[in-house]
Amino acid sequence: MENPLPKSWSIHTRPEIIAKYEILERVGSGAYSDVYRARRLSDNLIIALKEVHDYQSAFREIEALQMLQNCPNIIVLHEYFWREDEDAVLVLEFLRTDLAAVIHEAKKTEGGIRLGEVKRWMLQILCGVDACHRNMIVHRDLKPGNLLVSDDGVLKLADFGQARILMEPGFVANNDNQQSFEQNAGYQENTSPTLDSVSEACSSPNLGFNNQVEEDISKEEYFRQLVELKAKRHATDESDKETNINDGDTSCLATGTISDIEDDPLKSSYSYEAEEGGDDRHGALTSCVGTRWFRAPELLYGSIDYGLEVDLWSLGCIFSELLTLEPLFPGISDIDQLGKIISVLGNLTEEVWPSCSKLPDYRTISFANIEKPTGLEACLPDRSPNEISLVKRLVCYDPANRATAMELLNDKYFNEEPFPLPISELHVPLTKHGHDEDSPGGLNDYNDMGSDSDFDEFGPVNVRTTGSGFSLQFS
Ligand SMILES: Nc1ncnc2c1ncn2[C@@H]1O[C@H](COP(=O)(O)OP(=O)(O)OP(=O)(O)O)[C@@H](O)[C@H]1O
Repeated sequence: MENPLPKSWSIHTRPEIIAKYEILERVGSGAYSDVYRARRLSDNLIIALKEVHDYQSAFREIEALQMLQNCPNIIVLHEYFWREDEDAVLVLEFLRTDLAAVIHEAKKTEGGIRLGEVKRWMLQILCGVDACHRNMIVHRDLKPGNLLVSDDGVLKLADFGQARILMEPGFVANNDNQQSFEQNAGYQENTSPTLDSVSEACSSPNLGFNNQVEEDISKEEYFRQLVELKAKRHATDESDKETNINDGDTSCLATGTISDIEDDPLKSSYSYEAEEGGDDRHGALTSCVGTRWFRAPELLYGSIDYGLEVDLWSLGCIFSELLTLEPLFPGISDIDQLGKIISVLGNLTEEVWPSCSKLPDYRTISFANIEKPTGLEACLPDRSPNEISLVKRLVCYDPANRATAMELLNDKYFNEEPFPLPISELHVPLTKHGHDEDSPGGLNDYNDMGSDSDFDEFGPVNVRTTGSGFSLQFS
């Protein structure tokens, strides 16, 4: 069947790429990239060529993947090409399908995903997330479609285009030989070095951990080191703001992205000033990351000072979806997303989340009082108390209360019957969600979830102007 996707030709004309790879077909495209299946001429290995059209996204993905290459649950980056004035091309291992396809396929099967399979998928995700977090890398776009799956059932975290390293590499003890990506990779020198040429510098496990140590350290030690590193990060941020990688994105208002605002029928009713959390603040993070259904409440409320915990929220949403085969919070806009979360978890107050009132958009947007939140139990009918409790430890308002990936890896849930199935017994779909003819939504199920333009969805809304701009009250 002819590939319905329009063709981008630039990669086909790059001599340094076609000298080494035969491009077979385009397999997908995202907000910033086109991805091709290709064959490495030297040994016939099938790989993926990811042509990234955005400088920052490519930079982030390469930098994060270089730090994570020792983890079996992170996509392998074989090499990359980067020349001035041209898109970066990442050479990645090719993984045919993803967890979205696993969930989609399970919907057609009586009984859904067997519990032993759910546990094995979760353990693999947790290993990948734990590796990221040990390296202080926040992925920021965890969702089933970004969890790629090999034919033999190995799951790998992919799409690090939104990832952010929450500290500068090189300032941790035992990491002396790790210099910055720019220095090592010849990033500014118009070269396209192979990973081999930089791997020496990046191979020493980061944060001073190595695999052996990873296995041995206790949870307390893990937290102690994380806390220490966070403190160092803050100290570094203060003393050397210039060294931070700036997000360069536009912060989104809690009620929607910038494009949402453009479409907003109420636009004339309020003023929007983007200076808070704008893109020129050194080291500030943007709240406008991640796919809405998996986006943590601190992001929806415009936080620009969040941490690794945003991934833990997404993880909870993914775990819930593996259990129920339905998205936990399928918001059709950012406001609806928050509304759905609040109707389940209850009102957002200082009691449940100390200092939540300091979130940038906390006072800008408010919801009618929820007398009786439905609770996560109602979203997880027929699930065991253990499963509900695990989801609750991730999907909770206060980021400080969210369980770490390492804590969950050690949870007894994964060590009791039914035991996690071996990887070889996982059911791996033959087709990818979105390439499956039966799928009405296809890729768009996760990638295009509508905009905020239709406020009618939420019933009456009161717009008030305030000293700082405006406030929206939804009832
Ligand atoms: N290594 C790979 N092997 C096979 N398919 C891949 C690989 N990497 C990405 N893809 C597919 O290519 C498409 C786009 O990839 P990806 O999500 O990484 O790009 P993106 O532009 O960062 O996307 P997004 O819009 O989700 O942020 C997806 O369908 C993905 O499954």
